[in-house]
Amino acid sequence: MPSVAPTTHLWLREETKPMEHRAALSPEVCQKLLAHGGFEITVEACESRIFKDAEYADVGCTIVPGDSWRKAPADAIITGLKELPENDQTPLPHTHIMFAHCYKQQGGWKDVLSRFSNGKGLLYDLEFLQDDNGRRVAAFGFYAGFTGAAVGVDAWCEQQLHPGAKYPTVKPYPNEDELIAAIKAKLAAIGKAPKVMVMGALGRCGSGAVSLVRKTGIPEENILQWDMAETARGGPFQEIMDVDVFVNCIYLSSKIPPFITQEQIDSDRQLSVIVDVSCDTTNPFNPIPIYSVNTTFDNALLDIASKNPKPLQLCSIDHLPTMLPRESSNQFALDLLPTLLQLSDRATAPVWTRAKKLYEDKVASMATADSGTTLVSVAMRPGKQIAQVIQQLTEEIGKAGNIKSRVTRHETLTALMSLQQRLRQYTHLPPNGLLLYCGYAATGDGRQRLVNVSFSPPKPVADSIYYCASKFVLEPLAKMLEDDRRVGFIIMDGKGCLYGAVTGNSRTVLHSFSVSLPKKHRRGGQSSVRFAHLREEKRHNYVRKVAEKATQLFISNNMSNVAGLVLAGSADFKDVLLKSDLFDKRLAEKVLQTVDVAYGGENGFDQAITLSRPFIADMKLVQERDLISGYFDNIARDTGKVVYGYGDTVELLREGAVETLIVWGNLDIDRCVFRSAEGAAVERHVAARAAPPDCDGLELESRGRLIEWLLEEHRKHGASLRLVSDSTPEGTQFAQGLGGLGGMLRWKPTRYDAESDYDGHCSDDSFDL
Ligand SMILES: NC(=O)c1ccc[n+]([C@@H]2O[C@H](COP(=O)([O-])OP(=O)(O)OC[C@H]3O[C@@H](n4cnc5c(N)ncnc54)[C@H](O)[C@@H]3O)[C@@H](O)[C@H]2O)c1
Ligand SMILES: N[C@@H](CCCCN[C@@H](CCC(=O)O)C(=O)O)C(=O)O
Repeated sequence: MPSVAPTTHLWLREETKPMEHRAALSPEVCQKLLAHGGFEITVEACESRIFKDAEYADVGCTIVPGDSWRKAPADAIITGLKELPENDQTPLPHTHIMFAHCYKQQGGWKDVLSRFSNGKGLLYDLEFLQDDNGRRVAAFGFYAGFTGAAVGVDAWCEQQLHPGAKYPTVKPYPNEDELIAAIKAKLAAIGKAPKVMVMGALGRCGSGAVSLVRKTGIPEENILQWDMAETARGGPFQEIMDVDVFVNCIYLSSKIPPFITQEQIDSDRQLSVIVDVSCDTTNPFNPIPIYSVNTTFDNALLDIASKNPKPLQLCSIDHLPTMLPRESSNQFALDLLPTLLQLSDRATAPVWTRAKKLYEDKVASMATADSGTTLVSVAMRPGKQIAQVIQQLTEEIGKAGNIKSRVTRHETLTALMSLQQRLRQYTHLPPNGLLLYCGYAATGDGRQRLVNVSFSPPKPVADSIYYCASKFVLEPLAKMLEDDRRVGFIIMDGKGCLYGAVTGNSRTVLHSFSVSLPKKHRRGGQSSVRFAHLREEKRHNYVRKVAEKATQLFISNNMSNVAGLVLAGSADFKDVLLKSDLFDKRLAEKVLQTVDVAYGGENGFDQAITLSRPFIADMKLVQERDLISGYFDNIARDTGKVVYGYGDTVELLREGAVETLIVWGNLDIDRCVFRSAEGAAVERHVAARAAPPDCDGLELESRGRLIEWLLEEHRKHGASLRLVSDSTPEGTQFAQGLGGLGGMLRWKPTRYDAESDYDGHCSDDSFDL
């Protein structure tokens, strides 16, 4: 019987990176593969792809819904270009062909790689599919350099034509002629040409960049082409400062001295635009160590902080060729075709076996690679000199260069430099001093994120500190947030005793125990005197136990550790305790009041807090309860001057209607922003770590914690923000019943009926931003 060759099943997945329009397989290449035989091709429907679904269907591909690759048959080879959907750490059981950017210890590399190994899948990384001479079989480099240089020259033109204006969103072009014509027109309007340096000019990206610059008519004498020979002496290079536009296109494979330093940027320079096509943003050896994020097509330029007032803008878009999606995809897919045709022999074809071996080596390297994290904390007390701390950070940067582990060194350097950059933005130290925190911190979903925050705290910073450790040093902050007072509570009734404490906005149960005391009435057979004696003895022992435990809990270092004490109970026990000699005198002196409560245990504790209001009204916990009670009271009275639900609260905040924004401190909700084809933004809210919601097929543009956004946003709309805990019954009801977000309003909105649209779940309200 003739043997039937097994079919290779390619599954072209939908690209989910915002504004990605390219495809790893073009319809033309699919047609060729199918005509060759031995291939089956499934294509996920995708609106943003430059090739229409119908073009694939017409050549014989099967069209399936987008994002369905997870359920693809086990033998399907999932093919794509850019990263898989974010916020997903699920194991990957399939074989994938893609650019994964996780073989050079880029930020989060282990998270990416371990998804494949955990799922027993396999990664064939497109960047490392090489022929027998070590040359890549397919690459986007030429178009990356071409489009990157286009952004660079165009940004320079915009700086001349509209100084200080925001650089417009970069749109894809139907073909390169239109792109060149657009730039030529701007250059003609300016009447002079910039000086451009292309670094790595002999490579794919470099030659693309040089080609673009020439095609725009910039004269040859304005184009500096550098490669290995010119940089052999080691950076930094003053020559870069002397051009207008610097386009970096090198392939970074080992440690090299930086091309550019902050000191140069602060000094006299011609340079006003950098395009880092290489985009080794999170690589430990990034030779342009003055930024730490990738930019995007709608926010293409980053303003680089500099003491020199001349602007310096940097582009670090990591999928530039999508600006010319048709040309770049067609060329890439055709280059890849001969290698794809060898897929049926991938167990022996060298190009595939090498890629598999590399993947296995990289997976094995995860076990020994350093994973130390470096988090930098700086506290500056009032009066501290900013320049002095910047100098100290410069010294630390020098020392960090000697850290042995590449990853730790890179993370430390990034944190220190980002902090320096942040500090330079302050012209003077705020009256209470400053707290600064920076470093790659775990986000809780198995990933890492560069945290870079600075703020002036509500009370003066007590001591200046500098710490570089595996944790942020939060003590200075925690101390400030701590209420200076701690009030103790003893809730005692005939069934048992509970000890609690209220500090700041926290209410803590310290200890509790139950007791079984004889009732007052006489039990059968016992003499009444003996019974009374027994009963008294048991009550006495109970009071003794309560008193002893109180000493243990509320006396430390021979003195009371509470600012006041409240004795509460449903019977006369509390009074007995107060008068008893057994009760420590140092504690008796601290008793603020005794209160009658209807219950024992935690309910009694809550009631005691309420009844002690005159004594503890200034404590955060009480203020928090009052705030939330007032909020609920407004709901009960239907005043219309409150709002709840994520969508409504955010919308009314934007309108300036929210006077007090109430946010539960543990609000675990993400804010997803989608972009419509017309450019309008639509916002949705989902539980953190949940899959992104479907927003009528719109592209997800960004996702982040709602609370982080609110902490910044409320200021713009004149709202005061109150962070509340769930440590009171009211707080629990607010967090669990109303989702933890709401607001007190300045006026009653006409078109909202706050009660009618709340459904107790994450709101999926959407609106134009
Ligand atoms: N941003 C994007 O959209 C995008 C797209 C494609 C590629 N890239 C990145 O661009 C980089 C280059 O890719 P490529 O395909 O052009 O590589 P390539 O190997 O074709 O070219 C790299 C060039 O850099 C030169 N070079 C290396 N080290 C140098 C140094 N220290 N000084 C001067 N020149 C040096 C090499 O000699 C070579 O000519 C890669 O890191 C790639 O990931 C980015
Ligand atoms: N140099 C960086 C990656 C930069 C982003 C490259 N993206 C390119 C990849 C294409 C190519 O290399 O041919 C893209 O076009 O999206 C790293 O190595 O981590």
